[in-house]
Amino acid sequence: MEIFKYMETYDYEQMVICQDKQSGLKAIICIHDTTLGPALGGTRMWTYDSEDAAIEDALRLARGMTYKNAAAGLNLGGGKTVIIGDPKKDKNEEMFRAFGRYIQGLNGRYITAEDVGTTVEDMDLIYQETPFVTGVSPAFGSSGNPSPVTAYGVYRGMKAAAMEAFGTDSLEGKVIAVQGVGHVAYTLCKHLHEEGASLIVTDINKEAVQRAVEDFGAKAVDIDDIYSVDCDIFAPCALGAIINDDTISKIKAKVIAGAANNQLKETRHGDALHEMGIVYAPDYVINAGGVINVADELNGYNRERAIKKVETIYDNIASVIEISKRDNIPTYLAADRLAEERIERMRKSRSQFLLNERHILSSRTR
Ligand SMILES: NC(=O)C1=CN([C@@H]2O[C@H](COP(=O)(O)OP(=O)(O)OC[C@H]3O[C@@H](n4cnc5c(N)ncnc54)[C@H](O)[C@@H]3O)[C@@H](O)[C@H]2O)C=CC1
Ligand SMILES: CC(C)CC(=O)C(=O)O
Repeated sequence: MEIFKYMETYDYEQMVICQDKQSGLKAIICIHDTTLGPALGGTRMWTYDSEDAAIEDALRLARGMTYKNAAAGLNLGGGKTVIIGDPKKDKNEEMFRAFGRYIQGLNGRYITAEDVGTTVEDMDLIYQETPFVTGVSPAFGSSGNPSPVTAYGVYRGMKAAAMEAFGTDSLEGKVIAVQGVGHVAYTLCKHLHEEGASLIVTDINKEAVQRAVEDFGAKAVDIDDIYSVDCDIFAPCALGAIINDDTISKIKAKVIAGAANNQLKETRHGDALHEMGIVYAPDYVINAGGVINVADELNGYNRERAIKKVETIYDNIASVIEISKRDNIPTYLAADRLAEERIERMRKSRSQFLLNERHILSSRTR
């Protein structure tokens, strides 16, 4: 992969390759843009097919965080880490402590949290080495696992998208196909079940499927069948790039609203959804609940305040749909414009000079 060319194309700031032989740590920290503030984004641990695949994932996810944090109204930039390894077999205490020291070395330019393959326990280990980590145990005064809050935000955003497609935001009686029933989707299914929706689920993890079948009366289908099932709403809650050339024509849902990051393989797939009349709730707008929740830790965590902000995801999805209709553009593009315009406005307003303690002139003003 031509890393500098890619970074230049999308204007990335920094990539840090971290290696620790003793613990087996192989991590890529990627900082996309810090115009709005320090880059906040989770750490994913995954078995990648190649180093290039891991680097590309880190880059794509970091950029997604810039847009997510901007669209959510947070004063935070975008970054992400991927750790190459199997989260079931390759983790150890030294690995997360070593990773914590790398984060500390960035001196606050990057703040981490959970993502696929990492847990609150891992964040607690990182916290031994650096304060620049969120989603740490409530015992430390932090917010803990962000997944249930992400799920609540997705639920709220799904209702806003349903309002557009069905003229009501009630999900009672709706058939909802959920891809992946991991941390976020399990709680999402709980909300949907409680509202009276019927669930169809799939997962590569058979136990996760069984749990959803038992707890919510969900119907289980094979991995590849989830796209083509008869349903009202499709909720991708596993990994990215699942809306692609192979899957898009199979989708029967009128709404796509789920937690997974980077759902569109390419932007042209978002254009296609628009042409097909499918209401697509842009991934980084609808799944911002987790980051809104962990970001609240930076002000001294207050759950009530965090949840109130997460509820605005309903309005954010509604605004994106409004812009999409007004300008006849796909929803992903409407969301991108909202985020980019905010970053641009802040970039300009920051150009006003402000003397601070570290400035070369500061000694003259003491
Ligand atoms: N945890 C959080 O707070 C947030 C998560 N997200 C995104 O939401 C998605 C889900 O996150 P989590 O629930 O935390 O992860 P998770 O790892 O707990 O759940 C993902 C589930 O998807 C399953 N899966 C993987 N590949 C699959 C496939 N090809 N078909 C069907 N199932 C498959 C896994 O077995 C797992 O059960 C990820 O894309 C993540 O980046 C986004 C924002 C916040
Ligand atoms: C705290 C995490 C949930 C943030 C993140 O990495 C994400 O939203 O994808």
